[in-house]
Amino acid sequence: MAASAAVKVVLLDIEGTICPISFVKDVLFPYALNVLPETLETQWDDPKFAKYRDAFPPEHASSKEALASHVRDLMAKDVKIAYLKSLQGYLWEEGYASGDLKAPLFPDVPAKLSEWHAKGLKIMIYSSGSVPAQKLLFKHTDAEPSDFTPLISDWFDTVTAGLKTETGSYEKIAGNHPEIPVGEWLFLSDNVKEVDAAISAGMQSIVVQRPGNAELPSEVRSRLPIIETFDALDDDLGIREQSAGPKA
Ligand SMILES: CSCCC(=O)C(=O)COP(=O)(O)O
Ligand SMILES: [Mg+2]
Repeated sequence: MAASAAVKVVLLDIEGTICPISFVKDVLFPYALNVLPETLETQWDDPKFAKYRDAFPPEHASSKEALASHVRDLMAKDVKIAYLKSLQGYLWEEGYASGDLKAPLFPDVPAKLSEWHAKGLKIMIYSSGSVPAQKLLFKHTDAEPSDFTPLISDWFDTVTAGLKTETGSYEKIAGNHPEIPVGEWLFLSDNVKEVDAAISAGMQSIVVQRPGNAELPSEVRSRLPIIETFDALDDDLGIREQSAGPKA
């Protein structure tokens, strides 16, 4: 296999890659649902809330009850639609500000972010969570110091880049930084369809299999590189010799 180009950008997924899926499903989602009724009661006509409300299809934004019911339904199904993701980010703001919400990073993540940044690599984020929600999460982590936003060069979500399972989204992201050839990007994600899309766009990409993630089908193990921790990456951001799977 031909050697991969040196990596200049590490593009990171969030849920299931840098923090557990359970933080999103069992902490962030319930928090949003918990503060939703009071937010609807007290802020329905407040311009700072109305912009999130009005982004929903009119039939779901016609009343507080209709909106609450639709939001509950979408979250139960984990629908990653932009207007829900924007509202979630807004509902989490106070939780992060008060300290009730802190993002638990996998243990290898804080040191790797600092190491990559110190080496001059660019770190960028691409998540289905809205860019404001991404920034909240990286600003309020359980690490010490907790704020990683100064290490992040750029942020992408489904509004700015498109769906994460589509090749064109990765082409668009790389096109935002034309000074860096697409082959020098490394995308790390727990989602195989996202990894396939990034590879189709010409990026290097590795599946990240973390505790709490769904088991990977065996066909994935035979065709894609997989790591369980960022510590499995060598200085060139290929996979260290002892780790299983083909090199990225
Ligand atoms: C950054 S907001 C919290 C995570 C979230 O809502 C989400 O949908 C994460 O999806 P990802 O694309 O990071 O797997
Ligand atoms: Mg993910």
